[in-house]
Amino acid sequence: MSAPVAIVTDIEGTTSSIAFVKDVLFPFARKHLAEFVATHGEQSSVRQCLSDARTLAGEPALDDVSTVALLQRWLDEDRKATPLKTLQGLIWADGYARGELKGHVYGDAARELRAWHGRGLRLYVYSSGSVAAQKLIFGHSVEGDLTPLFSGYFDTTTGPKVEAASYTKISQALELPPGDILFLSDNVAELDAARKAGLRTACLDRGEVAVPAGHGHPTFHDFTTLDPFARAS
Ligand SMILES: CSCCC(=O)C(=O)COP(=O)(O)O
Ligand SMILES: [Mg+2]
Repeated sequence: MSAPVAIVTDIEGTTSSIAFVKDVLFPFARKHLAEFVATHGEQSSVRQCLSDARTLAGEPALDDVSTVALLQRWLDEDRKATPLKTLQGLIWADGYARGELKGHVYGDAARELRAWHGRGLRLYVYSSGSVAAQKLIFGHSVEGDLTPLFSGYFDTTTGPKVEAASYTKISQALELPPGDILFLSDNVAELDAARKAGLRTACLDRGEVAVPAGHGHPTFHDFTTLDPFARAS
Protein backbone atom coordinates (compact mmCIF):
# COMPACT_ATOMS: atom_id res chain seq x y z
CA MET A 1 0.00 0.00 0.00
CA SER A 2 1.32 3.46 -0.83
CA ALA A 3 1.59 6.25 1.75
CA PRO A 4 -1.53 8.33 2.37
CA VAL A 5 -1.86 11.59 0.46
CA ALA A 6 -3.60 13.40 3.30
CA ILE A 7 -3.94 13.15 7.06
CA VAL A 8 -7.07 14.34 8.84
CA THR A 9 -6.61 14.75 12.58
CA ASP A 10 -8.91 15.06 15.56
CA ILE A 11 -7.84 17.53 18.28
CA GLU A 12 -9.00 16.58 21.80
CA GLY A 13 -7.16 13.43 22.90
CA THR A 14 -5.14 13.30 19.67
CA THR A 15 -3.06 16.45 19.07
CA SER A 16 -4.05 17.99 22.40
CA SER A 17 -4.80 16.82 25.90
CA ILE A 18 -8.32 16.03 27.02
CA ALA A 19 -7.53 17.79 30.29
CA PHE A 20 -6.85 21.08 28.49
CA VAL A 21 -10.23 20.94 26.73
CA LYS A 22 -12.21 19.71 29.76
CA ASP A 23 -10.42 21.59 32.57
CA VAL A 24 -9.40 24.82 30.82
CA LEU A 25 -11.39 25.53 27.64
CA PHE A 26 -14.84 24.32 28.71
CA PRO A 27 -14.76 26.02 32.16
CA PHE A 28 -13.54 29.25 30.49
CA ALA A 29 -16.51 29.18 28.10
CA ARG A 30 -18.91 28.32 30.94
CA LYS A 31 -17.62 31.16 33.12
CA HIS A 32 -17.95 33.79 30.38
CA LEU A 33 -21.05 32.55 28.53
CA ALA A 34 -23.73 34.65 30.28
CA GLU A 35 -21.65 37.83 30.22
CA PHE A 36 -20.67 37.23 26.59
CA VAL A 37 -24.30 36.84 25.49
CA ALA A 38 -25.30 39.91 27.54
CA THR A 39 -22.60 42.07 25.93
CA HIS A 40 -22.53 40.61 22.39
CA GLY A 41 -26.16 39.48 22.13
CA GLU A 42 -26.94 41.96 19.34
CA GLN A 43 -24.25 40.58 17.00
CA SER A 44 -25.83 38.61 14.17
CA SER A 45 -23.49 35.61 14.70
CA VAL A 46 -24.47 35.42 18.38
CA ARG A 47 -28.19 35.87 17.66
CA GLN A 48 -27.94 33.07 15.09
CA CYS A 49 -26.36 30.71 17.67
CA LEU A 50 -29.08 31.49 20.22
CA SER A 51 -31.80 30.97 17.63
CA ASP A 52 -30.23 27.70 16.37
CA ALA A 53 -29.94 26.43 19.97
CA ARG A 54 -33.65 27.13 20.58
CA THR A 55 -34.58 25.36 17.35
CA LEU A 56 -32.40 22.34 18.24
CA ALA A 57 -34.02 22.18 21.68
CA GLY A 58 -37.52 22.51 20.18
CA GLU A 59 -38.11 25.59 22.37
CA PRO A 60 -38.41 28.56 19.98
CA ALA A 61 -39.89 30.89 22.64
CA LEU A 62 -37.01 30.72 25.15
CA ASP A 63 -35.59 34.09 26.24
CA ASP A 64 -31.83 34.74 26.19
CA VAL A 65 -31.30 34.00 29.90
CA SER A 66 -33.04 30.62 29.60
CA THR A 67 -31.12 29.89 26.39
CA VAL A 68 -27.85 30.55 28.23
CA ALA A 69 -28.95 28.09 30.94
CA LEU A 70 -29.74 25.53 28.22
CA LEU A 71 -26.31 26.06 26.62
CA GLN A 72 -24.61 25.68 30.01
CA ARG A 73 -26.39 22.34 30.47
CA TRP A 74 -25.23 21.22 27.03
CA LEU A 75 -21.70 22.31 27.88
CA ASP A 76 -21.74 20.24 31.08
CA GLU A 77 -23.01 17.25 29.05
CA ASP A 78 -20.29 17.82 26.38
CA ARG A 79 -22.97 18.03 23.70
CA LYS A 80 -21.38 18.48 20.27
CA ALA A 81 -24.14 20.90 19.18
CA THR A 82 -23.04 23.33 16.47
CA PRO A 83 -24.48 26.55 18.04
CA LEU A 84 -22.76 25.74 21.36
CA LYS A 85 -19.49 24.99 19.56
CA THR A 86 -19.71 28.24 17.58
CA LEU A 87 -20.35 30.29 20.73
CA GLN A 88 -17.49 28.57 22.58
CA GLY A 89 -15.17 29.56 19.74
CA LEU A 90 -16.28 33.19 19.95
CA ILE A 91 -15.70 33.26 23.72
CA TRP A 92 -12.29 31.57 23.48
CA ALA A 93 -11.23 34.12 20.84
CA ASP A 94 -11.33 36.82 23.53
CA GLY A 95 -9.34 34.60 25.93
CA TYR A 96 -6.63 33.88 23.36
CA ALA A 97 -6.49 37.57 22.34
CA ARG A 98 -6.05 38.64 25.98
CA GLY A 99 -3.35 35.98 26.48
CA GLU A 100 -5.45 34.16 29.10
CA LEU A 101 -5.55 31.03 26.92
CA LYS A 102 -2.70 29.24 25.20
CA GLY A 103 -3.61 26.20 23.09
CA HIS A 104 -2.25 22.88 24.29
CA VAL A 105 -0.62 20.76 21.57
CA TYR A 106 1.60 17.80 22.46
CA GLY A 107 5.25 18.33 21.50
CA ASP A 108 5.29 15.05 19.56
CA ALA A 109 2.21 16.09 17.58
CA ALA A 110 3.67 19.49 16.64
CA ARG A 111 7.01 17.95 15.67
CA GLU A 112 5.54 15.18 13.51
CA LEU A 113 2.92 17.44 11.90
CA ARG A 114 5.76 19.74 10.84
CA ALA A 115 7.76 16.76 9.53
CA TRP A 116 4.81 15.27 7.62
CA HIS A 117 3.99 18.66 6.11
CA GLY A 118 7.63 19.05 5.14
CA ARG A 119 7.49 15.69 3.37
CA GLY A 120 4.49 16.79 1.30
CA LEU A 121 1.56 15.26 3.17
CA ARG A 122 -1.60 17.38 3.07
CA LEU A 123 -2.86 18.01 6.62
CA TYR A 124 -6.43 18.73 7.71
CA VAL A 125 -8.32 19.00 10.99
CA TYR A 126 -11.70 17.46 11.82
CA SER A 127 -12.92 18.36 15.28
CA SER A 128 -16.23 18.97 17.02
CA GLY A 129 -14.78 22.36 17.99
CA SER A 130 -15.75 25.04 15.45
CA VAL A 131 -13.34 25.83 12.62
CA ALA A 132 -12.68 29.21 14.29
CA ALA A 133 -11.83 27.40 17.56
CA GLN A 134 -9.53 24.99 15.70
CA LYS A 135 -7.62 27.90 14.16
CA LEU A 136 -7.28 29.47 17.62
CA ILE A 137 -5.89 26.39 19.41
CA PHE A 138 -3.32 25.80 16.65
CA GLY A 139 -2.66 29.49 15.99
CA HIS A 140 -1.99 30.35 19.65
CA SER A 141 -0.42 27.06 20.69
CA VAL A 142 2.31 26.33 23.21
CA GLU A 143 4.20 24.93 20.20
CA GLY A 144 3.86 28.15 18.17
CA ASP A 145 1.60 28.98 15.25
CA LEU A 146 0.82 25.65 13.56
CA THR A 147 -1.89 26.97 11.21
CA PRO A 148 0.44 27.23 8.17
CA LEU A 149 0.67 23.41 8.28
CA PHE A 150 -3.01 22.86 7.60
CA SER A 151 -4.72 22.92 4.21
CA GLY A 152 -8.24 22.94 5.63
CA TYR A 153 -10.53 22.47 8.62
CA PHE A 154 -13.80 20.57 9.16
CA ASP A 155 -16.24 20.78 12.07
CA THR A 156 -19.78 19.65 12.93
CA THR A 157 -21.19 21.65 10.00
CA THR A 158 -19.82 18.80 7.85
CA GLY A 159 -21.70 16.32 10.05
CA PRO A 160 -21.27 14.35 13.29
CA LYS A 161 -17.87 12.70 13.70
CA VAL A 162 -19.48 9.33 14.43
CA GLU A 163 -21.23 9.08 11.05
CA ALA A 164 -19.55 7.55 7.99
CA ALA A 165 -21.28 10.09 5.71
CA SER A 166 -19.19 12.90 7.27
CA TYR A 167 -15.95 11.20 6.18
CA THR A 168 -17.35 10.62 2.68
CA LYS A 169 -18.05 14.38 2.51
CA ILE A 170 -14.50 15.15 3.66
CA SER A 171 -12.99 12.82 1.07
CA GLN A 172 -15.10 14.53 -1.61
CA ALA A 173 -14.03 17.97 -0.36
CA LEU A 174 -10.37 16.90 -0.51
CA GLU A 175 -10.98 15.42 -3.99
CA LEU A 176 -9.23 12.23 -2.85
CA PRO A 177 -10.33 8.60 -2.74
CA PRO A 178 -11.07 7.66 0.91
CA GLY A 179 -8.18 5.16 0.88
CA ASP A 180 -5.70 7.98 0.32
CA ILE A 181 -6.70 9.61 3.61
CA LEU A 182 -5.48 8.63 7.09
CA PHE A 183 -7.74 9.71 9.97
CA LEU A 184 -6.27 10.09 13.47
CA SER A 185 -8.44 10.03 16.58
CA ASP A 186 -8.66 8.81 20.17
CA ASN A 187 -12.34 8.00 19.77
CA VAL A 188 -13.20 4.48 18.58
CA ALA A 189 -16.71 5.47 17.38
CA GLU A 190 -15.12 8.15 15.16
CA LEU A 191 -12.50 5.72 13.87
CA ASP A 192 -15.18 3.12 13.11
CA ALA A 193 -17.17 5.70 11.13
CA ALA A 194 -14.07 6.75 9.16
CA ARG A 195 -13.16 3.12 8.44
CA LYS A 196 -16.72 2.43 7.28
CA ALA A 197 -16.31 5.28 4.76
CA GLY A 198 -13.08 3.65 3.50
CA LEU A 199 -10.50 5.89 5.20
CA ARG A 200 -7.37 4.48 6.79
CA THR A 201 -7.35 4.95 10.56
CA ALA A 202 -4.95 5.25 13.47
CA CYS A 203 -6.01 5.30 17.11
CA LEU A 204 -4.20 7.56 19.58
CA ASP A 205 -4.17 6.08 23.05
CA ARG A 206 -2.30 8.63 25.13
CA GLY A 207 -3.31 7.01 28.42
CA GLU A 208 -5.50 9.90 29.59
CA VAL A 209 -8.66 7.79 29.38
CA ALA A 210 -9.21 4.08 28.84
CA VAL A 211 -9.66 3.21 25.16
CA PRO A 212 -11.82 0.07 24.80
CA ALA A 213 -9.92 -2.92 23.36
CA GLY A 214 -10.73 -5.04 20.33
CA HIS A 215 -11.45 -2.24 17.86
CA GLY A 216 -8.85 -3.34 15.32
CA HIS A 217 -7.49 0.13 14.51
CA PRO A 218 -3.67 0.42 14.54
CA THR A 219 -2.90 2.05 17.89
CA PHE A 220 -0.14 4.49 18.91
CA HIS A 221 0.77 6.12 22.21
CA ASP A 222 1.86 9.32 20.49
CA PHE A 223 2.79 10.70 17.06
CA THR A 224 6.46 9.68 17.34
CA THR A 225 5.86 6.05 16.44
CA LEU A 226 3.05 6.87 14.03
CA ASP A 227 5.01 7.02 10.79
CA PRO A 228 2.55 7.28 7.88
CA PHE A 229 5.34 6.49 5.45
CA ALA A 230 6.35 3.30 7.31
CA ARG A 231 2.80 2.04 6.88
CA ALA A 232 3.40 2.02 3.13
CA SER A 233 4.62 -1.20 1.53
C1 LIG B 1 -11.01 23.23 18.96
S1 LIG B 1 -10.49 22.81 20.56
C2 LIG B 1 -11.99 22.39 21.38
C3 LIG B 1 -12.46 21.05 21.02
C4 LIG B 1 -13.90 20.85 21.36
O1 LIG B 1 -14.65 21.78 21.55
C5 LIG B 1 -14.39 19.51 21.45
O2 LIG B 1 -15.58 19.32 21.66
C6 LIG B 1 -13.48 18.36 21.26
O3 LIG B 1 -13.76 17.76 20.08
P1 LIG B 1 -12.75 16.79 19.29
O4 LIG B 1 -13.59 16.45 18.10
O5 LIG B 1 -11.53 17.57 18.95
O6 LIG B 1 -12.47 15.59 20.14
MG1 LIG C 1 -10.91 13.36 20.27
